[in-house]
Amino acid sequence: MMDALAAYSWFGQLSVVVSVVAVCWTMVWQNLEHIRLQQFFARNINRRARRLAAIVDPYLSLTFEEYEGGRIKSSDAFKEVRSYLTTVSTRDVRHLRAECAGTRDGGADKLVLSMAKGEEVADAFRGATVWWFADAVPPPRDAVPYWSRAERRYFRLEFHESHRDLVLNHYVPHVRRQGRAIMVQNRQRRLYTNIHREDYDDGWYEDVWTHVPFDHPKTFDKLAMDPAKKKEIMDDLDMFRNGKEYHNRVGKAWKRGYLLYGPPGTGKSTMVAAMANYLDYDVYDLELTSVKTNTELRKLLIETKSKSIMVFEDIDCSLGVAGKRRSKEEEDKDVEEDMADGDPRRPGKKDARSKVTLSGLLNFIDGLWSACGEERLIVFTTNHPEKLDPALIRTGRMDKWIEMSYCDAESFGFLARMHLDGEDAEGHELFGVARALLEEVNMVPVDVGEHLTRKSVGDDAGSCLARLVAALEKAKEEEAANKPEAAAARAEEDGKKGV
Ligand SMILES: Nc1ncnc2c1ncn2[C@@H]1O[C@H](COP(=O)(O)OP(=O)(O)OP(=O)(O)O)[C@@H](O)[C@H]1O
Ligand SMILES: [Mg+2]
Repeated sequence: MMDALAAYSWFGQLSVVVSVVAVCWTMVWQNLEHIRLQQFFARNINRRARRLAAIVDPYLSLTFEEYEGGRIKSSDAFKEVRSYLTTVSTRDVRHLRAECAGTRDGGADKLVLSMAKGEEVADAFRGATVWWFADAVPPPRDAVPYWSRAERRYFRLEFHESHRDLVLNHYVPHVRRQGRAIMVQNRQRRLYTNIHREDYDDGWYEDVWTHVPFDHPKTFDKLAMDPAKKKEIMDDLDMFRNGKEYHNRVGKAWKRGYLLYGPPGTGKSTMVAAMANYLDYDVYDLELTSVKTNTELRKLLIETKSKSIMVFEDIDCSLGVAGKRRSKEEEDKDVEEDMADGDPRRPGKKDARSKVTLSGLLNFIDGLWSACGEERLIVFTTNHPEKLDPALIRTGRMDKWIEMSYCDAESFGFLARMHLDGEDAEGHELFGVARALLEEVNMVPVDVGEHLTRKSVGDDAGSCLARLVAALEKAKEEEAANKPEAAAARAEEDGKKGV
């Protein structure tokens, strides 16, 4: 009994001592006037705690979240890691997650496999082993309507402390590079447009571009034009594609401007498709008349991705940019009106008239902002290059001019072989007649192609060529009738008749 009482009193005394020490420590801590001393204690305790933790658990982790900082769009790093892990995880993971990713060549959608939530996989890099974990957290409660209501996924990378430099400076960049390459391989190329979707215009919808899969079948080997000119263009595109080092060396933004000009139906738009297919790039078809302000134009530029062609079709018909530059006062007035419109993200809602100025467009193409992103072609198409402001088409903005012209003998041979495949079109007597007529008459490739297209099962090379010859003869007669000499002769004839 005495022992129990002694122990009880000893325990009581100990608790009193501990409490007094704790109270004193708290008082001292709270009353430490000298802030540096307080920081010194805090640092020391933290350091010791970290050292202790490193002994107990020497593994570090790095997290790649699907939506960084509450953004609506999923993060590039997350997507790259996910793609990279398809090469690692599918071997060893038991539970996979399947997502659709279109193939480049069209056809059925390809499934991209990644680790399902809760799965874990090991990877090796330069002798070090790292581990990837897939997990997810519920979406934020305050998610606005267009945020994804799905779980927010993340990948956690764990590695030994001794591999910190290797992982952060070499392994992670390697993973991102590889992931990007896989994404490029698997991606469905896209055709973007800036035509705005009114149904999403509630002020939250962030995408300024909408897109559809880009599946245009035209390639350079299906484009009728002078072979030397075609080769020159393809070489130029190759130089551009492989020009990263060159552009860095000379300090130029990695972009190039093409001006495609020629009469309607000579293949300007088709050339853009062939270029995109050749380079494996996305296409941004920018409808300038739908862009309300220079600010909106800049936003569109910022939202484009690398490895893309930005096309301005029929630039001579777009706004006032074809003519001369407008005065500074006029442009300033427009900008003031934009500000008065209120919403800078959807400017011009009240006024549908586009207020993009020539200087806005010039800056877009060759100003400071044009250097954001890389590997980008800018293409203008026009029927009237002479109408364009010289500033818009000077070198540096439009670096290469390509004339798309009427069908010549060579292009005709090419189109005949392509359209009348399987038949000896060149051996037909009308082939030479049509070729000779094309030397005299201007006809655009779209019309030549149309006449050479079989219209019924019974159509053969002869009937197609006969149709083309008839059309060429008719065009020749019309051309002759419209010549000034013919008009003068007609006027003289009419004068004699007293008409
Ligand atoms: N050089 C060509 N080679 C093969 N096909 C061509 C060529 N030019 C035109 N075509 C065919 O003609 C059609 C129209 O061509 P496209 O739309 O490219 O002409 P365009 O020059 O852009 O005309 P526009 O100035 O009216 O926009 C396309 O379907 C294309 O396949
Ligand atoms: Mg066109």
